[in-house]
Amino acid sequence: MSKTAESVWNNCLAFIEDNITSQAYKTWFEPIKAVKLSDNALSIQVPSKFFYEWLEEHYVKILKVALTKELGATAKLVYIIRMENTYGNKQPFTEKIPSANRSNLQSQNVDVPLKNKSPELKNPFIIPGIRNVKIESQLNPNYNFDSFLEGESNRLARSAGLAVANKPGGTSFNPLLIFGGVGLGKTHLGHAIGVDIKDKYPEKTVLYISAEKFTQQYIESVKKNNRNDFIHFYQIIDVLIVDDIQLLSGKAGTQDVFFHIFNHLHQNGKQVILTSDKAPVDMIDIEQRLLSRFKWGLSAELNHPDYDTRVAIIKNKLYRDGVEMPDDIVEFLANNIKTNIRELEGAIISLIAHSSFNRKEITIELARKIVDNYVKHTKREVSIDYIQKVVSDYFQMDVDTLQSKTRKRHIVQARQLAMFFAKKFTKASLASIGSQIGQRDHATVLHACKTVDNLSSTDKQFRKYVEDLSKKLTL
Ligand SMILES: Nc1ncnc2c1ncn2[C@@H]1O[C@H](COP(=O)(O)OP(=O)(O)OP(=O)(O)O)[C@@H](O)[C@H]1O
Repeated sequence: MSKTAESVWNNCLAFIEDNITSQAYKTWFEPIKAVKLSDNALSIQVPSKFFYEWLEEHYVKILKVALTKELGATAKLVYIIRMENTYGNKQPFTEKIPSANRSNLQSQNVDVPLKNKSPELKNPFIIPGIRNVKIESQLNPNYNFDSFLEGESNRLARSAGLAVANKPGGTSFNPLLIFGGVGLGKTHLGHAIGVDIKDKYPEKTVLYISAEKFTQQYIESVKKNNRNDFIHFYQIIDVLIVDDIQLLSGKAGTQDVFFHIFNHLHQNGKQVILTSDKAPVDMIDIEQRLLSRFKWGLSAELNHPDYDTRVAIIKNKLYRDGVEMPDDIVEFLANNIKTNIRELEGAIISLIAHSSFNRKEITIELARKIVDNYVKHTKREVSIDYIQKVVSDYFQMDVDTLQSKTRKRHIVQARQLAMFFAKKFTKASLASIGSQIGQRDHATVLHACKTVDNLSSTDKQFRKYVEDLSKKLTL
């Protein structure tokens, strides 16, 4: 019997159903229709671009195995995306995309001197001792400058990133340290710089690595007794991008090895790009000599995006996903999710998913429901204003009194407690806490935190204040 699109797809489905959870199967595979089989390519129709991206991200492997079983090694999968235009009376339209069409950055060939012999570090940490190794840059090509929208909140960091990408190692922004709160685009920008450098200077060896992975690799190298290979590997990189560098905090061995690598790269005109959720002045348990190196180049902050930037980010995401949404819903999202771009994107994805699975229009009610989930989450990160309000209420004073310049003991203590909790419960820098709590400088905030620490271990009544307020703030 000759194969049809349907028979091939049914066999694939049987295989997939056996290998994933029934919920996932129901959600992601039942809505798919097999449409065509020609030249060993099976075309399947999926309900939306979001759906397609989800399949490609999570199920491409199993799809590949299933299809290869059915059609052999030359099997191809083509997605046909049915765009649901929920607004206006436009006809649905379709778009064809071959599987795994996302461009991947090429491997980079690097000549490594035949100096070290032990081939222990795996790709991307390959094997000094073998000539011409391939180093995967680990860059995500979707995180590029085009998709990183510019706004007041990121202008300095973005421009510095572009300058570095134009002339890696050749500007005074070395290292370039990008810092800012959760979900504000540090990782995206780090990748964008790397991607742009690979475009402009394909011969340069670029490596993106998280500080966590760097630490694991280092520990592994110590265990396997090839620390020198590890260092040597990093010293051949032209552009090193280390994400979440604050995670080196308290890890003396890793800091030491990073210090040597950093110095070598810097001295040889190689570019280092670091990201962190804190400004250097707020990093704790990082050695002074390393901190002072972080401050050598430029520290550029990513702030919370303003309203216009949030709207632009939402519209851009919708455009890329091929989805339309009325302006009042876009504005509603931008007005309600303000402090974390990842959450903003999450809300958009949930909205699209809801409307695409349930074949429902995206309405303001649906948006409100979804935003509630996100805003609940964001509430966990309390604001400095909220902390000041809770502390002032607790001590029965108003916020202006708490912020005032008075030296009266109980007011000073209330102010110090507000600073202490702002440090504890927010990601704001000491400087920013100081400026929001009565225009004080960062040294005053630091002093306040230490005083609260000391008093809570020596003064019972004061400890009670700390405990009560802690409870109130974490409710
Ligand atoms: N300016 C921007 N334009 C478009 N998208 C953005 C922008 N900034 C951030 N994003 C998107 O927001 C999401 C979160 O960004 P990213 O992961 O880079 O944040 P982060 O600061 O590294 O977060 P974390 O602190 O959790 O490591 C990503 O999907 C990113 O593409």
